[in-house]
Amino acid sequence: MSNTPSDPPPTLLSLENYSIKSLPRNAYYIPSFLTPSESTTLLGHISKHPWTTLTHRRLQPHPAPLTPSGHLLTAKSLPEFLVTPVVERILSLYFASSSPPSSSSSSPTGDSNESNEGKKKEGIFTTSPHTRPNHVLINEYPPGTGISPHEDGGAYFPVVCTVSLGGHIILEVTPKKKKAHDENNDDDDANDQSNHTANETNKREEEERRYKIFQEPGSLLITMDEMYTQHLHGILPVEVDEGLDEGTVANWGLLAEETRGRILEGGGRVKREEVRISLTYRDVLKVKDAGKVFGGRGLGRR
Ligand SMILES: O=C(O)CCC(=O)C(=O)O
Ligand SMILES: [Fe+2]
Repeated sequence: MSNTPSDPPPTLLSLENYSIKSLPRNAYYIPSFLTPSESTTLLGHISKHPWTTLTHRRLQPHPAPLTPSGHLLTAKSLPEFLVTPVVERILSLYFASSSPPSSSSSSPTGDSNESNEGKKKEGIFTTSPHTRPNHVLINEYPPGTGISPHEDGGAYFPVVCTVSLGGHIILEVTPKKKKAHDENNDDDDANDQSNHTANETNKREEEERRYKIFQEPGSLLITMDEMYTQHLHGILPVEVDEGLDEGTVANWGLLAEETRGRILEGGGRVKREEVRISLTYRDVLKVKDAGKVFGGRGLGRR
């Protein structure tokens, strides 16, 4: 894949520059991760591959679907069109501070390679079992479709890199429910009264801890750590996204000026005009070479 001179690859900064600071740690949003021509080329490749059709959506698992027990059982590696440029660019991202911030209060650092001298710079897959994504799930969302709140679970190393193509989308992130103690148990004593009040407070706090992440076409969203393990994510099945502003969109400050203008012009409402396609890059923990499993000669993998 080549870039024309008018469409140079993006200059990427260290990850701290893309941190969504209003979210629990850690999430990073990189606008214009892919150029328009790279996005068009990628969409062209995707359109040539077969889709698995669900009730409201279609998807493509590459290089293969996971088994029910969460294994990647294949001798194939990711097809080249999903590796270049996306995986290469993901692997080129690094933390200037040598590791992901351990506290959301840690301050962003510049791009100097000099920090933490002697320590190797860490990327997002440095400590994952295969040190790179080995699986991509492609999802297609026509306007009006979404995905229910869910967590991605234990089959993957807890890092997700999502590339968005086509239209925009809003990812809704909510904390996993704490144990619903006493919720259906409104008996008559003073304890229950205080439990009830505590539940109301919990509910209100949970409402306040809902987050919207606006994903522009060509962007990359990285969620990891507590964002992966302690939260659910989903997409509302609506044709118009509403209630968008500086206070509700967690990555507002990282959006393109033009996008913010469009949202403001619409009074916080944005119509989904185009089909949005997402590519979620992850490292599946358990990989087995199907050739070896079935007694043949393994072909190895990337
Ligand atoms: O399309 C997205 O952005 C989310 C997809 C997703 O949550 C998943 O594939 O698990
Ligand atoms: Fe998911």
